[in-house]
Amino acid sequence: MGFRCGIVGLPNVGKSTLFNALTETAAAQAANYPFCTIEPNVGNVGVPDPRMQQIADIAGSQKIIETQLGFVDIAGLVRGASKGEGLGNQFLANIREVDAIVHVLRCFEDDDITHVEGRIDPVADAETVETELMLADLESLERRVPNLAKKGQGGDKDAKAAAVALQKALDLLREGKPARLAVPADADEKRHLAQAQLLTGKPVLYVCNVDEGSAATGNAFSARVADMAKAQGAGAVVISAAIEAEIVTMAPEDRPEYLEALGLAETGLARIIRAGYELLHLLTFFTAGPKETRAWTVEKGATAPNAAGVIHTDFEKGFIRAETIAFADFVALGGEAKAREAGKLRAEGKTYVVQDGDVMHFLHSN
Ligand SMILES: Nc1ncnc2c1ncn2[C@@H]1O[C@H](COP(=O)(O)OP(=O)(O)OP(=O)(O)O)[C@@H](O)[C@H]1O
Repeated sequence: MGFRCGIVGLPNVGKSTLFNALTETAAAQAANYPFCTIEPNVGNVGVPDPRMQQIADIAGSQKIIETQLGFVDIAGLVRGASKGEGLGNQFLANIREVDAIVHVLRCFEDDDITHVEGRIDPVADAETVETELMLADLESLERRVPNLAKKGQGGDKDAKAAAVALQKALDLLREGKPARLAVPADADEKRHLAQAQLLTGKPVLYVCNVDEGSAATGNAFSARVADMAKAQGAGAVVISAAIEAEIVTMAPEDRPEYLEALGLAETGLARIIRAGYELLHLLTFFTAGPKETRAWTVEKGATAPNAAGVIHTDFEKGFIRAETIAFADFVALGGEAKAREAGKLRAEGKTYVVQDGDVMHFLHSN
């Protein structure tokens, strides 16, 4: 399974409009993607990357296949969700399964579209949602930490370590702060915090859904969200879901002109997809040949065999070495053969840590 971002937000803030635009994009792309599956509430979309065209031109590839990121529409958040109101429990279970949270905030005024709390205040909305998630985490840790501590006293070292790590998150939650602010002392604590799947432990991207006229510049509401995001170390993107919904209905060749007229360099969806990708600490490596130029995703810190395993588990098992060219060298020298001549094709072994943009060819015994 690939990486997934869950789209959350209060009712009527523009989640479905945004998700539909994303899945329309996915559906339009689907013909090009052999492994693209679209479930009702999940859309896998290609991650736009301008480097691919450059590689494909040099390698003479017939096709370009982008790497994908999943988006899940998580409906049903209202105040009281942590107590099971609305679709409460289902909602929380769905969030637990995603890798990052895309939090849509209503930053547009429209008297015809009811706001669930009766006023436009994206910062207060963000707090409402975060409070529900914090309450759910608090409740779960109030139960789990004493249990783990008890097991630890009984001699279970792993439980003892988990109790120490999760106590940090619990202390923060008791102060009304999200678990993602917990600072693990070492890799082991980090692992325990990640395994706990805390709702407020996941990275957050705020999406400010503004009126059509403010898509290029943002507005006073989105400026307040940007300040809040900065203070939290979270990401923030300004889009207009109304524009995105419009764009996906247009022929691809008509889109650039429309975007330009609005003062936009690219679609908001492209920015959200990329920001989601960054949020998850992912990086891209490429494979290139006459058939296709293809982008693949690994987590930062992945080794060459890990990367081989993304393509095929057999490649990881039988990994021998990875012929690797940095993207800049591949482009500057004009492809694999010339990079090899210039001594820029490196034979990397099992411990090599993959760098973003590496063009790789795996040699394996399977
Ligand atoms: N940027 C925008 N400017 C103006 N209207 C918008 C904008 N974004 C969304 N809307 C409109 O707001 C309404 C609510 O949007 P949408 O149904 O996507 O919200 P939602 O968050 O999915 O709601 P729910 O959780 O209740 O399903 C729709 O009528 C939509 O067209």
